[in-house]
Amino acid sequence: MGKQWKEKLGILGTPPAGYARVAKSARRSSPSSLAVLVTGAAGFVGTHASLALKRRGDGVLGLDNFNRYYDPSLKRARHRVLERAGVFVVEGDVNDAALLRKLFDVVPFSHVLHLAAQAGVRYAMQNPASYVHSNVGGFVTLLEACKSANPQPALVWASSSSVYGLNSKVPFSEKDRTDQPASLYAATKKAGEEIAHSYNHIHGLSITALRFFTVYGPWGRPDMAYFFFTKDILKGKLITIFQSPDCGTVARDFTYIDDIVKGCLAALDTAKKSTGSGGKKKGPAQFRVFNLGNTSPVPVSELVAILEKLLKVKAKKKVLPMPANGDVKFTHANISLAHRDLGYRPATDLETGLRKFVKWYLDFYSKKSSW
Ligand SMILES: NC(=O)c1ccc[n+]([C@@H]2O[C@H](COP(=O)([O-])OP(=O)(O)OC[C@H]3O[C@@H](n4cnc5c(N)ncnc54)[C@H](O)[C@@H]3O)[C@@H](O)[C@H]2O)c1
Ligand SMILES: O=C(O)[C@H]1O[C@H](OP(=O)(O)OP(=O)(O)OC[C@H]2O[C@@H](n3ccc(=O)[nH]c3=O)[C@H](O)[C@@H]2O)[C@H](O)[C@@H](O)[C@@H]1O
Repeated sequence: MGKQWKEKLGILGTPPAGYARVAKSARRSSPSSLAVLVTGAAGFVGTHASLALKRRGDGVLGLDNFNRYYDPSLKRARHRVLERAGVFVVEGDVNDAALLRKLFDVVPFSHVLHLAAQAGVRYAMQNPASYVHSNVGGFVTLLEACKSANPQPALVWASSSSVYGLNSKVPFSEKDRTDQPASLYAATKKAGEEIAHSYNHIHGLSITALRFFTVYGPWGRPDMAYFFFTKDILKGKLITIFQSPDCGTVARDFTYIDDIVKGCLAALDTAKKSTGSGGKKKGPAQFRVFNLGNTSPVPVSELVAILEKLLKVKAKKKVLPMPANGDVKFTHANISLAHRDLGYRPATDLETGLRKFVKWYLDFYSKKSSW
């Protein structure tokens, strides 16, 4: 690798041994391939998306702060899978403007897939600052780095079905109201959409927001119901199924990770170039919002029944009124826009997806130490 690379990489604080790994990780297989910065790369969606990009020949450099929101050893295990696939993950925070500048100085990213965030709806009741830090401060810091980069990357980022909040018009379409967030988490995702629009308008950043709908699958998140229900059912622990105040069932448009990743890659591949490189905006830039869901909301009670069947264990369960914790009663995606513009076609039903998750779960936790 040239001296210039080493000088540049040196400022990254990456030890000499890391130089080759960063260069190899970011290298594209052809000039038409993408060079993608994946933030939140050690996360659930980030790991799957980074692997898919790398395997098809794109250059990928990851960034993650490996925070302790949930078991960091799971993030480290994902990281080892990424390293084996040739994806290097820089350990750092999206709020670190100096680090971001260095990354953009070292690698001329064509795209950014921004997945780093404080996820989780209910945790906002305990730690609101974490949502402001990562989902607002972190996003603005990243947008600042993108608008100053030359060339400016095209940005695809993860918003959330939660922005539909208390919307009762189903299925949810991108043009429906999103001004009634039911949680601070949802409010920070909505804020992200508005902030992104200002950077698109002023700086010519090409930006696509993807509203993911309750994503599940192997290497998933332990803070999500499908995951801890599985753990608790296997341990014979009581699980709580929330019921809405009107005693209706609570339902989610559960979306399998492979479908979400296809949606992310399609959004990256159809992203138009930003128009503000070099600080001078040359015309309006692309601004898009898409629902990525499964179009078939399933009651949580049905999720539990499928898990009992797959685990061959009867769950110990109780039904309680949904607490005022920021949860919404149901989500249901209209995906016709993503179908039209991204060719998005979710292909995995909940039972099939949960079967793959349970297989991974039993395998991973039976030999966790070896990961
Ligand atoms: N999984 C879902 O059901 C779902 C649904 C809708 C939206 N989303 C969004 O998709 C994205 C990815 O979610 P996920 O499910 O993979 O969650 P995740 O928590 O597994 O991944 C997020 C990753 O970002 C990292 N991170 C958090 N704050 C950071 C910061 N300030 N700097 C650097 N890294 C940071 C975390 O360590 C984590 O590895 C998030 O933006 C989330 O809000 C997820
Ligand atoms: O679609 C989204 O945008 C959101 O999807 C999930 O949020 P959520 O749908 O609440 O996912 P879970 O926390 O796994 O809850 C799933 C369902 O189980 C219910 N639940 C949860 C926990 C529990 O103990 N009992 C219970 O019935 C919830 O009310 C909800 O209806 C993710 O956690 C969020 O990061 C994401 O933004």
